[in-house]
Amino acid sequence: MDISFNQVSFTYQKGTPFEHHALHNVSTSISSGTMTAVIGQTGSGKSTFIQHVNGLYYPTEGSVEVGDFTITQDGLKSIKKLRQQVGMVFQYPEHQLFEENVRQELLFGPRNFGLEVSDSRLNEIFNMVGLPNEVLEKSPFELSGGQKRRVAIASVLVLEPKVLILDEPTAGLDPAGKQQIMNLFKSLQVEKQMTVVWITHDMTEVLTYADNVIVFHEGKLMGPAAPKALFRNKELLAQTSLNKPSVLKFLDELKDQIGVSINYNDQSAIELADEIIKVGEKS
Ligand SMILES: Nc1ncnc2c1ncn2[C@@H]1O[C@H](COP(=O)(O)OP(=O)(O)OP(=O)(O)O)[C@@H](O)[C@H]1O
Repeated sequence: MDISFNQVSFTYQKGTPFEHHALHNVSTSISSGTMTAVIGQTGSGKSTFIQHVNGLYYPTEGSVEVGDFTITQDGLKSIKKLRQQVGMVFQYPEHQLFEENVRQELLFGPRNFGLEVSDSRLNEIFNMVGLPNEVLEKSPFELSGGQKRRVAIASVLVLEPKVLILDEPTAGLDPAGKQQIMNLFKSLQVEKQMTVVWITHDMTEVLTYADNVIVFHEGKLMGPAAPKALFRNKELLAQTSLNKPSVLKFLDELKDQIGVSINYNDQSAIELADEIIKVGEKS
């Protein structure tokens, strides 16, 4: 499903002393079947932005289109249908598991939507997220952090969404766990043509998985851009001299501007630094 934001502004607690303008005139589009990373400093509006896609927030001004659904300040009538097609995984979703066993946890959403899910479908989803079938009968509280995260993701996938919205899905996982989860989203994009939009602070993730990047700064959009193009931006490049230590340092400094972290030993950062140097030498 294509997603488009048309001059969207959003104000928290409008008309109260706590009023806060979180999004300012945001216009952007995300094509169906792509993976888009949303980055920016803390408090820049990323979560507010993604929560408009499944109608958790309605724009104060402007409109959001998700496939054939249009969300305005008046909301939309078919919100339940929208939520079935736009799966949302919150930060640390494992804290929201509450059913007696994992099977019940997975069936909770479909029951809410009046949908039947066969055992074979449950098993298939379990395979997809890399969990053995016996976990279905366990209590969510018996599982490791990474397993719980997968259960939470499976409980969204069971509704067969066309769009997946994820708020820092790999936060707190070790590098192998991060990679497994991100590979899962990539395979959903490639095999099921799912549209994936995720918030991250990890540059390796952006460079490895994103087709596009949306950058937020104080509620305004700075992007979108292709990930490598973002880091090769001439204006940004002009701020550095073209040797590897200074390019790496420059990339490191970017984290303060765009909220993306970098590890000096990170292979993709080193490769990117090489590319930036090549581009810089040609220009
Ligand atoms: N319920 C609320 N009431 C008032 N202001 C809010 C509320 N929720 C968020 N804000 C403010 O809106 C701004 C954007 O918040 P948002 O959570 O979208 O940022 P974020 O980029 O996702 O941050 P983080 O990376 O820390 O999750 C912040 O300044 C935040 O303090």
